[in-house]
Amino acid sequence: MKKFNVVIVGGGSTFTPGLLKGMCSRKDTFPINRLVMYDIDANRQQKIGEFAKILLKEEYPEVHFSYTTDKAKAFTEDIDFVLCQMRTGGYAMREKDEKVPLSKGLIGQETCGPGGFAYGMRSIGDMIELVNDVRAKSKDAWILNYTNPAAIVAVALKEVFPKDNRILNICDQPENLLRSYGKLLGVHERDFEPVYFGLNHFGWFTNLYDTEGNDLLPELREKILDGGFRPADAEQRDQSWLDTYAMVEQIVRDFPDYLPNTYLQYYLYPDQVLKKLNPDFTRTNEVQAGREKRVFKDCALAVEAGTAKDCDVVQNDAHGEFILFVAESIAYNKGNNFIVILKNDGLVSNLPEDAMVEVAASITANGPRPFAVGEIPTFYKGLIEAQYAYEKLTVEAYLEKSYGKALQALTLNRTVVSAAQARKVLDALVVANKGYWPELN
Ligand SMILES: NC(=O)c1ccc[n+]([C@@H]2O[C@H](COP(=O)([O-])OP(=O)(O)OC[C@H]3O[C@@H](n4cnc5c(N)ncnc54)[C@H](O)[C@@H]3O)[C@@H](O)[C@H]2O)c1
Ligand SMILES: O=P(O)(O)OC[C@H]1O[C@H](O[C@H]2[C@H](O)[C@@H](O)[C@@H](O)O[C@@H]2CO)[C@H](O)[C@@H](O)[C@@H]1O
Ligand SMILES: [Mn+2]
Repeated sequence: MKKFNVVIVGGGSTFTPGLLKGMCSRKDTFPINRLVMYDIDANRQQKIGEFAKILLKEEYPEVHFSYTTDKAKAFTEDIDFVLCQMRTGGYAMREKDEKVPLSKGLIGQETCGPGGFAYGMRSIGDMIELVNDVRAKSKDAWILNYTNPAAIVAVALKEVFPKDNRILNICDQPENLLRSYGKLLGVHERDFEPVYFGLNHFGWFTNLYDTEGNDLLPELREKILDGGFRPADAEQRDQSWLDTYAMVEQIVRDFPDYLPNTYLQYYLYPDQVLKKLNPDFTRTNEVQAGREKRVFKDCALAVEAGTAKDCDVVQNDAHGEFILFVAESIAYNKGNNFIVILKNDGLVSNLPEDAMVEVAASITANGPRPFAVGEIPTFYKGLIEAQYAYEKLTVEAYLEKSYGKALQALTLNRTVVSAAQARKVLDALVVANKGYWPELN
């Protein structure tokens, strides 16, 4: 059985321990030869890297492991998979993505609205650099990317590397939703055959078939309307995530056709959601006080104890497992079905060909073979077209260094709408992102 050479980009991520644990539990189905963790922050990565050494020694001693901040050591000739989860600017900039819009009375969120725009304008440059670094040595490596805002990163990478068919942008949210549906229905998530359409963090499930071909979505909708909606791993979630999942009931009541991605709350009810966001304590602060603190403390404790045996550093399994499921399906041409981000090319027949849509696909050694969705109703088409125009203009604003396009992008975003507000928040974000964004003219 072939063993794979894997690089994790963003080795110091709070999600890396989960990914490492996932690698250990999947060593029989996705065997790794060499694992390199790469990050630009030596300190952050060392803390996770030292934990990794102990974990791998105990659970996966055959892996050749190292961590580095040296690109030359990370990006070599024989990489099979690059698993990417970088955050340009770290939590310090995520906090600004949330707080700057809130200071203007707008939604402050990591991937949605002006915050997502700001994060996108930071991520694009680093992601282009990453692809160039990988491709300089490994032409055939698969680049599986979690880096957010995945919607904007996907549009940018398709624009800059149109012929590169080994870059696959993914999101764990549809997977988290499937696990949550599975819990409500008593069905394992892998036994669903979902039909899904939209953009990343902006999509809907239209059908949820079981192994016999029955559509369970109508039953699920009734369950959500009767008893509300919670994440599968509710006991491990912070309150803000529970509030987010709870909003699904309201969305389904208003728009019962399909089941929504939770991120739609920001676009459909911006005023209502805004009232719940605390400008003095945003999601970044909650993550820093929770997951970040816990992950780094637990890793340090394991290093101190010299064992990772009692370390339950991983909270949500879906994140680490999902990217490995996708890698495994590519590696062994399994053709398993996952929801991924792809160029539309007629999959949703009444959306632009070049949109990067999120749909179900059979994942093979030759890449995703997506399932066509067909025509979607006017309401969803209208929402998606405006959001896609926002994504495309964001990428154009970055590549052309255009203030005008940035202003157009933000004006089109449903969380902003007013051009005057768009200008105010853009000007504040330009200042907050100095050194990270290109200078806009
Ligand atoms: N697509 C999804 O569904 C999904 C799910 C969860 C997290 N994410 C994304 O994963 C990433 C990590 O999230 P996190 O909360 O753990 O953040 P984090 O800040 O803890 O980790 C990110 C790491 O990336 C490093 N980094 C920054 N720029 C880099 C670069 N140019 N090259 C290499 N490393 C770099 C940082 O130093 C940091 O250690 C973020 O982009 C986040 O949005 C995506
Ligand atoms: O606010 P965060 O940092 O906890 O999460 C932001 C990400 O949220 C989605 O992903 C998962 C996340 O990976 C998981 O650990 C848990 O928190 O649930 C989240 C949603 O179910 C989202 O898909 C990512 O794009 C975000 O970065
Ligand atoms: Mn996501």
